[in-house]
Amino acid sequence: MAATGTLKNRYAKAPRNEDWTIAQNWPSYSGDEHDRWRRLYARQADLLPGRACDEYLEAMAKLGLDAQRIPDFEALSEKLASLTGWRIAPVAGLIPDDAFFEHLANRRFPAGAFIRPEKEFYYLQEPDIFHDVFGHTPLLANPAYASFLQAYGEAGRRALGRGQLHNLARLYWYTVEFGLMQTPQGLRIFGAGLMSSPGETLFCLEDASPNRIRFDLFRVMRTKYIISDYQQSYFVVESFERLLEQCARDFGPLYDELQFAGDLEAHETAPEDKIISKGDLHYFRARCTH
Ligand SMILES: C[C@H](O)[C@H](O)C1=Nc2c(nc(N)[nH]c2=O)NC1
Ligand SMILES: [Fe+3]
Repeated sequence: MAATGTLKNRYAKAPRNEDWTIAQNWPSYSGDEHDRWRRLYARQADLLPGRACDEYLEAMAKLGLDAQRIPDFEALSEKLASLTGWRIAPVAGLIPDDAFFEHLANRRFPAGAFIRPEKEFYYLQEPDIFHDVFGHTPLLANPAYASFLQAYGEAGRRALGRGQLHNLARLYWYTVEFGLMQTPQGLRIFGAGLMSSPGETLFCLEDASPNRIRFDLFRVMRTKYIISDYQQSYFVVESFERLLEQCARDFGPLYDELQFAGDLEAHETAPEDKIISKGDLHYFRARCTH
């Protein structure tokens, strides 16, 4: 993931600080951009009741994200900081791993300040303000999740230079981006990539294709993932407290074992898996015959 790659958005040329942050310059958003936020918000907000985890819906209510206009990061950070000490750090796009981990370890969430162009309304190339603020920000108001993401940032700092960032990126992918939670009412979404995608919001909970497997740290770190399509396997945590418990540790010994354990393909199930539902993978078979 080449940091900042060839940024095409209007913040690409914005002066940036040493830590890759930029000025959001909230007054510069156009009516079109605010309207695009309003439509993205409305499309997703209709789908989440009964699908998003209660912690997300409660946090969303607490933060009172504006459904009509693009949020001002300063105002949003004030509210968030009063709840868990987290703040939103505006960036122009993807930033290097070391800078990303440094921000997370200091309870700063790097969020893209640009909103996707109209032509990407249905399929997003790079995480934009809607994905980062609507998808990621609310759960930063949840104390256990807030501590988990900070611990992840610290683990990232420790992992730099060990050449096993791919194992750590998988933990981020299968929890922060595409995580599910087991609740007494059934499976619920907490991953930001799911929370901000109408198609995958339905697919991850209701389609027979993907596997749904109980979260296990070592298992997740061995599992490859798909970037350009719906996930072939989803991992299910019991709670954020339990996830924090499993992850607030030194991953060093794990990295040693992982070197010998070998990787699993995204669609594979392993004998030791606690399967919640085994997928028939029909969606993926259909995709790869084309
Ligand atoms: C760390 C994580 O696995 C991944 O490599 C990164 N994600 C992001 C990033 N930068 C931004 N802005 N947003 C991300 O989600 N840099 C690195
Ligand atoms: Fe994301």
